[in-house]
Amino acid sequence: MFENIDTCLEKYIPQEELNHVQRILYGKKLEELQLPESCINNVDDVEVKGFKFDSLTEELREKRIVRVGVIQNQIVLPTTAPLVEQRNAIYQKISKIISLAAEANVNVLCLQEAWPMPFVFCTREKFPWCEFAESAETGPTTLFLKDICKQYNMVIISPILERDEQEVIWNTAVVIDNFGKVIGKHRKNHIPRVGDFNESTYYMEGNTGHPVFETAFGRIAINICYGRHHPLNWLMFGLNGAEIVFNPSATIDGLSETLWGIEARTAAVANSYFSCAINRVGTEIFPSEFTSGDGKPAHKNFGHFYGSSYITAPDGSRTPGLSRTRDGLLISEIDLNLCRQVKDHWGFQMTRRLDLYADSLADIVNSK
Ligand SMILES: NC(=O)NCCC(=O)O
Repeated sequence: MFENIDTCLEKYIPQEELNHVQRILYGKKLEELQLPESCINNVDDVEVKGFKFDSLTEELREKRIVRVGVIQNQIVLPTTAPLVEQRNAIYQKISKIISLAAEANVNVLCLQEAWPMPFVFCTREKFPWCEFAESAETGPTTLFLKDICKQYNMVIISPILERDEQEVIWNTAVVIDNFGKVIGKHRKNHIPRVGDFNESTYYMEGNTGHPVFETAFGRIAINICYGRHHPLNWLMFGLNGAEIVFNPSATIDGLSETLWGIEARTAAVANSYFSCAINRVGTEIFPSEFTSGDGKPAHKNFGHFYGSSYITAPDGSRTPGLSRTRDGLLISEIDLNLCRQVKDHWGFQMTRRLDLYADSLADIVNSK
């Protein structure tokens, strides 16, 4: 299987031309982070990469250096295994990858969308899959992560399928701070109705707006998966003060791979914040056949989740992507001051004429 666009470019383009290609495609060259050997060559064969984004040294503000991490992973057991075993096996795998992140001094870490479960929404079957839905505050996944956050002094964003006290189901990212306290949650605003992503069968449109969470390591927000196709969603997190926006996702090659490198990256540029795009990896096969409503034969295989997680800075420079096929941990050392530096340079926040668009949008919305 095709492994990765970056390794392909490196393999075939001579160094001098490669420098130009990378400069034009990816922006400013990033320094590689020196990570512990035990982290890079880990026993679990997790791909670990780290990069450092450059920033100016200011006279009146100290740098605000933070290490951000994102994890992409395959599920562990077949989707036919007992649910609790499936979930525990994922917990076990992720706890090992989080310990690698801790070795690399990661401060804020985000996991992929619906990370403790297979991506079941293609099936349209309620049972047994709705059983994976759990409380954001007291469910097993949050309890599992709280201790880890405390142990490693790490903020973790945990995207889960949430079941609230009224038994309403949501697609939610839970934010747990570095003391192990749940400081809030965000529920996915935009629900896909495309291909096999039949997600409205399972959970409701989010009702949390565009929250930004103040943490010890910066102001963070989460734009869950399909929300990345909606520029206004990205915009609102920026207007509310986000310095880093995570985009935990689950998407497949036949559908979105050409858009993947563009959307989170342009959001970082347009809104002068860091964006972190995370996609799951692997091919998930389900016990019952399902159709895509496109006349093609019924199938049990959702397609290939192509990983390729990457991080972009507000100046548009970006890391290479993680592999399309392997579990991975991508780390970036960033200076949050870069957000303001880019705003001062480009002036997008002063030239964007929100008033003009607010009136036009109101006219369109009200003309129904
Ligand atoms: N999980 C999810 O929202 N997937 C939708 C597919 C896409 O947006 O690429």
